[in-house]
Amino acid sequence: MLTLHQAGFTTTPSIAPLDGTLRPGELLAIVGPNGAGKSTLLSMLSGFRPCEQGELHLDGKPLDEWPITTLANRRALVAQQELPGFDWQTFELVSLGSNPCSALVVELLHDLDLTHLAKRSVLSLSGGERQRVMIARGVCQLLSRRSSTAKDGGLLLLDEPTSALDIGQQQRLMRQLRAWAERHCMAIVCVLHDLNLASTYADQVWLLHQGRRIAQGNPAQVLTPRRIEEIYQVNINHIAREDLSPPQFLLAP
Ligand SMILES: Nc1ncnc2c1ncn2[C@@H]1O[C@H](COP(=O)(O)OP(=O)(O)OP(=O)(O)O)[C@@H](O)[C@H]1O
Repeated sequence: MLTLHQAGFTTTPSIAPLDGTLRPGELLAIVGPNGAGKSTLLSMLSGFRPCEQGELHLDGKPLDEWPITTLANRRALVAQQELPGFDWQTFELVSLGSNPCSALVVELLHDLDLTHLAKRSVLSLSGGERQRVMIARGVCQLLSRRSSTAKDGGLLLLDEPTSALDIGQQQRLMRQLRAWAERHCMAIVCVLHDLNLASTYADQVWLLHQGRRIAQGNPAQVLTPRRIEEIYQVNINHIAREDLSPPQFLLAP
């Protein structure tokens, strides 16, 4: 479980102090305009940039007190447009940093529609294929290093994981994230620009603006038409469905 107690950054780029809890099995979407501080917040949640005020705990222990190798068993970060540094084959790259577990790699490649690319050089992959490989690698890190006594699947942090994906792959990935969250009791944080994906798949949404979280709650509470129009400076058509499905948004012409 991830808990924030007035955690933030005082130096630039700053993040105003925030509280929050992310439980095993939950999917949190962080949304907000360009430059709002989403990647900065993700670097704080991952421990790469330790918080400068307040406290951030993973499983009840301050994040900066975790030995780095133990932390790698419990949280994985897939950064924006991460590039492989070497000409690995897809299968090798997904296995990197994990305890050897071919069955798991085979399963993850299948889950992300990558089986046919297992022996391909990652440098030859398209942007969307490579993005899915990097996500598979992050999940493999968590699941292959999971101790037999761990009660949950750890914390997966993804920065714009759908940015290079076509709409079919976006839907497959988001469904797969939900499946991993449920099957492995994994807590997942996703930075997303697509508000419809956040609305459809997230349990909670944090809306950031100018380094400040201005709304949090379930998608219907946070993603209100008036708030979106104001923060993003857009005109939208809002689709609220009678069956209580999450709200969806269209850009007005
Ligand atoms: N090292 C830095 N020094 C000064 N400002 C920075 C630094 N790194 C980031 N910033 C600024 O901090 C703000 C937040 O950046 P961040 O990358 O977190 O935004 P973001 O919400 O992820 O944006 P995007 O949607 O464009 O990816 C931006 O205005 C950015 O220019």
